[in-house]
Amino acid sequence: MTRETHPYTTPARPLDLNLYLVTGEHPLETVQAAKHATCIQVRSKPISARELYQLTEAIAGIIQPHQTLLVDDRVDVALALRARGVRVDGVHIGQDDLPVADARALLGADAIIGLTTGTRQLVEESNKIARLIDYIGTGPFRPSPTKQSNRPPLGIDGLRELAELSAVPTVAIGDITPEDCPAIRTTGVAGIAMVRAFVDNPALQA
Ligand SMILES: Cc1ncc(COP(=O)(O)OP(=O)(O)O)c(N)n1
Ligand SMILES: Cc1nc(C(=O)O)sc1CCOP(=O)(O)O
Ligand SMILES: [Mg+2]
Repeated sequence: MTRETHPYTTPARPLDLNLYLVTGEHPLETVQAAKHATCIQVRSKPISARELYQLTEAIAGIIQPHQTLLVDDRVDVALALRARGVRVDGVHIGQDDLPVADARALLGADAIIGLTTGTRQLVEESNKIARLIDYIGTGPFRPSPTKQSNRPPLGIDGLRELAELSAVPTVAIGDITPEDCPAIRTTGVAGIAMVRAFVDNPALQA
């Protein structure tokens, strides 16, 4: 494998969070078929740093030009791949990952950083660092077997409340199906993220 010599920087273009794929089972096959997705997050649990690094590089090699590519949790993995010129646009970090300020300092101003929220308090806290993030996840819409969020489900009204409260774009997540999307889109969220729905139907255009 030849080592790239020019670090990758995320192009300055509008961030399209509209149809947000979070990888689950069969990640490569799902991404390959999800050509309509606007944003791809590489998420796999449990996984080693090396395996996530290799999976992310493989996905970076098959995504569409219009798609934004993010790594879940691991700022170091995103940093290492970007330094090699691999097309990784940023990260999605949770409340237990690196602090946002450190992630931003490491990744630079061009990178995309998403942050998990899901309660009024977490959104109010994210508003205080809105200059450092590009969007927030707001979930769970409904309880999800994919991830135990340990937060009360938001439902349509909860999504709307957090979308109105947030100073940055919001992405709905948590047990969302294509049938939910029309109602969710009325809440003011900037995007809808799904795991199982994409695994079950990678070509969905919800
Ligand atoms: C878009 C989006 N929203 C929320 C999450 C959850 O992230 P996190 O809290 O880091 O939990 P894990 O996904 O790491 O289990 C997400 N990944 N993406
Ligand atoms: C990764 C994730 N985060 C959530 C949150 O509430 O922050 S819910 C979730 C899992 C979403 O998977 P599915 O679409 O299969 O329900
Ligand atoms: Mg995470």
